Amino acid sequence: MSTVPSEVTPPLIRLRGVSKSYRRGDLVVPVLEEVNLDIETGAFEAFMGPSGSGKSTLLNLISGLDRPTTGVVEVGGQDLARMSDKELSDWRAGHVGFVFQMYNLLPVLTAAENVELPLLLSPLSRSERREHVAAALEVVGLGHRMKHRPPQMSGGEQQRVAIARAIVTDPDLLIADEPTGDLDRQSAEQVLDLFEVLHHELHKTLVLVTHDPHAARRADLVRHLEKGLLQ
Ligand SMILES: Nc1ncnc2c1ncn2[C@@H]1O[C@H](COP(=O)(O)OP(=O)(O)OP(=O)(O)O)[C@@H](O)[C@H]1O
Repeated sequence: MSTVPSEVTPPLIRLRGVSKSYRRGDLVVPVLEEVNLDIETGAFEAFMGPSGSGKSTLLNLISGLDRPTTGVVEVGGQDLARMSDKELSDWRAGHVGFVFQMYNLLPVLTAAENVELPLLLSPLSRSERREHVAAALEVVGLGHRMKHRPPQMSGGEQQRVAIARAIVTDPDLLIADEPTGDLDRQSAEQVLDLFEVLHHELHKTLVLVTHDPHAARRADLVRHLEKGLLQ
């Protein structure tokens, strides 16, 4: 009889022998080499490393935005290579929220309209969408700024709107690429406090790439990339 407990949960993200190279004209440029990595459900992990070491490339693979050149990436127990582009984008829409350094908000839309964007393709009614948007903006402490547009908000507030947009679909996994890179220390700390709430209270799995040691310190595990190799 097997002694392996049947209820063992597989890691949310599992990479085996993952390499990624880009083509530049006739040149093939290797970026990631033979990366093996497990990220458990509920983890809070940070990736650090010099510029060009492959951190964003790795995030793109983890979040199913890109596919490896060789190796296996499993997300939520599914082999990404076996998923069609449509299956993959459906998986991302339901499971992954993204936060970027430059917030990527649409300046002509209000905070609420920006947060609503990921819900527009969902089957939710207008009033249900409004409820979800209000709840997400409450979580980030901006319930009172629903009608403000990004140019009327500070960088820290804009990043919190971006976080509300990332969580409005209630994803399991939050991917953040340099989320504090453009913020002053106080705003950065507010964003990091918010990540801790999302992790500890809402049980999100969080993976962030950062050059900021203050940000990395908040994670449960810090991993280092050097020239495409996971240390
Ligand atoms: N689409 C692409 N086509 C060609 N080369 C690329 C592409 N994306 C990334 N690269 C190259 O891959 C290498 C790693 O890039 P990546 O953005 O993953 O690094 P990074 O560690 O996130 O860097 P940074 O800290 O500066 O954001 C770089 O040399 C970059 O120029």
